[in-house]
Amino acid sequence: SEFCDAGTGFGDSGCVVSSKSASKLLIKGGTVVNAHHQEIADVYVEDGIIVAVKPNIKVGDDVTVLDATGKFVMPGGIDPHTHLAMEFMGTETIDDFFSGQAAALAGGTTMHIDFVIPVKGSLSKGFEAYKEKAKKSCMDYGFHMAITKWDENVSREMEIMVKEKGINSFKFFMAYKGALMINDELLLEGLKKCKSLGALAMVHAENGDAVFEGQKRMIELGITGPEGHALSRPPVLEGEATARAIRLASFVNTPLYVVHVMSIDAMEEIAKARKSGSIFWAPLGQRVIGEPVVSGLVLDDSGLWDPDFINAAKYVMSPPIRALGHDKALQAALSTGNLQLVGTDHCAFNSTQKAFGIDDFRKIPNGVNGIEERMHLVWDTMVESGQISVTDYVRITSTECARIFNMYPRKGAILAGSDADIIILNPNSSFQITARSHHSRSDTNVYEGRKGKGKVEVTIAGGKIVWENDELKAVPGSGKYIEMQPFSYLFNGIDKADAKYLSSLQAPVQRSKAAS
Ligand SMILES: NC(=O)NCCC(=O)O
Ligand SMILES: [Zn+2]
Ligand SMILES: [Zn+2]
Repeated sequence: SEFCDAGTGFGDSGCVVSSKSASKLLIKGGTVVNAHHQEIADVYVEDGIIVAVKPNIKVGDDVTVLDATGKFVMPGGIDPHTHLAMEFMGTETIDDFFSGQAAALAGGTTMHIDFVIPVKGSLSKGFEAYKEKAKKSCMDYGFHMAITKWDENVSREMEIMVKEKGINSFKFFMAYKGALMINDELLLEGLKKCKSLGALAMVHAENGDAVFEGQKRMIELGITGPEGHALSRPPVLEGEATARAIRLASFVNTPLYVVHVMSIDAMEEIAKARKSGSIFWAPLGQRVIGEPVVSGLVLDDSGLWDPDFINAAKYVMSPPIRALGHDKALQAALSTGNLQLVGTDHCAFNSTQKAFGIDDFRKIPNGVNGIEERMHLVWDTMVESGQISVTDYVRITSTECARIFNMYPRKGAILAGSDADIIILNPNSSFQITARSHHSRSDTNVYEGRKGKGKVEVTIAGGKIVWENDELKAVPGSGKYIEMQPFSYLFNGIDKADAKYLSSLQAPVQRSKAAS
């Protein structure tokens, strides 16, 4: 085929031989953007794979051609943090694996990683339950797994998840006392196990005991409305837990991923650790990843004070959306590299579900939407404002996630051999967000009324056009489960640092023996 001279890409995927039935696409004349490079080029796709990226590709009549002149052609977004069809706080999130993913595709996200919650403490039962929920998927997805208790069985099952099921990350909740919360002893066990498996430990960092105390304080003061949610769990509790998790990960010498970084307090702990490193065996900086989410980047806590309960309750999530100032500081941290990628924590509930907490903010299901809005809001807030480059946009919305979870360059890149998950964004077009027109099943939207520049005009998932002319063509069952291998780049050199640490202990061991 004439496309083969563009190089064979990575691995042995090489060029795909044309067949009449194969789906073939040519994206012509756009600015193709990867995390470290951009150029004007054409992108040719066959059978769901990018075959060639180079100028002036010629094709036959059987190929669908999209003109991307004046537009950006970028890897589809990868959302590292979602909760579809999750049972939580006495209900289930309103978006399942079809509606949530359809919303994602309409907003330019072509893959997400969802959190499996174990069933009655069983990781494998949880995994099977989520595989079942995900059968209706219309885009690719992967799984993280939550660890909510500790025993020999959990430890053994973690191994199975990593070695046989394609999971390479585990989340530990330091909050939600009496439900998902774990203590420091379990966190330590979990960190050690993650390290031995080459799996990434993730933390929801808030001091759950102190949150419980803060909630009692608010109720005693007679504060029962949504504003009580934020008042009961101030930034200091997020900063404390973030620092604790970072130090424990340093003690074990394993990488750490802090999910939904919402405050300056937490962000500064991450920045400090990345700069100064752990005690003495990783002097070049601790391997800590900080994930802000769109709500934390573009909203402030004023919505929680809306006298209309439903309007206020829709902003309840944990850690809470913070006071004005935290948003800008998190944006700055993203642009300087102190935070590395953007998620959504898409965990949508409708007004009826939020109303469970009408008399008591502790009963409002925690979570906000974002899976459809992330790519637009990050573009408008970060690129359109001049805070980051277009290449950085690709890095924080797609490539860095693919690298951290070991899927790069299959995902997160426009390269020959990569999956054809692609968006075409028109920087001169604009978007507007409303619950009336969004694709989530929720009847509210925390970004209601927001307008901005830069619109995802086309989304291509697995080589198929699924979003074009504001029309969605999502097909249930077309999404694939993406297995993620352990030992991502974050683990490079950890063994050497361990060896150095052990050798530094030889002298104290000798002294101790001599003294006894
Ligand atoms: N964040 C939130 O409020 N809901 C989802 C569960 C979690 O990520 O903590
Ligand atoms: Zn969380
Ligand atoms: Zn979450």
